[in-house]
Amino acid sequence: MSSLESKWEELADVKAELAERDWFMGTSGNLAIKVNSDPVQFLVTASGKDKRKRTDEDFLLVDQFGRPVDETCLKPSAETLLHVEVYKKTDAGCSLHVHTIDNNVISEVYGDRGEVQFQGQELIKAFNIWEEDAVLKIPIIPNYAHIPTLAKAFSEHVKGDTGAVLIRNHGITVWGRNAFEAKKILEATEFLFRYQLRLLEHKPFQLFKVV
Ligand SMILES: CSC[C@@H](O)[C@@H](O)C(=O)COP(=O)(O)O
Ligand SMILES: [Zn+2]
Repeated sequence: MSSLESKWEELADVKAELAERDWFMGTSGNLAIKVNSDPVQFLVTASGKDKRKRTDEDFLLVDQFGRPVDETCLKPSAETLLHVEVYKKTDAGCSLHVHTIDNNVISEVYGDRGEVQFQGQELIKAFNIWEEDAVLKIPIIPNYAHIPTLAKAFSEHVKGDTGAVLIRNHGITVWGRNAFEAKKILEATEFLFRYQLRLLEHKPFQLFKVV
């Protein structure tokens, strides 16, 4: 199996797992996996597809600018430029974007602060943060309709090989050194968001707690 084929299968498996969680409502979401580093080439989901289906036209190979490498009638994801920023600025191998109710509500509740913080939660360790009092900060950026503007705002928070950025009332984009790590971070953030929303039902004053 070529490297391209094995990366295709890896991304298709991640897509199937996220689909099982129902994280691709209304054709939302896009996924990418790096195939080559120099020059950067990555597989990205084709735009507008039902990402719950597994087909031969789910992904296409794009270059470091997000342009299709081969002639194709498929269109790269509308949000390909965000994935471009990840591979341009880091050594990440996989980036994932999903819209969920929980990540949208969290992004709205904490949007004016520009970030949501978590402390004292075991799952922070998914981000490789091991100190007991450490604070995990997830930035929240405005949902600019102009994708290059959105990508620029996103890029300001792309600083390491793993990370997560919320887009207000839109969704989350995460990345990791490989597909396993990106998925781990995505699952951990969704856990933290759901936990926080549940906590606010019982302890509404937690919203105003400054970590
Ligand atoms: C159909 S609403 C979602 C889109 O606007 C977009 O945010 C999204 O996540 C999927 O776009 P796509 O171009 O299929 O990658
Ligand atoms: Zn989206």
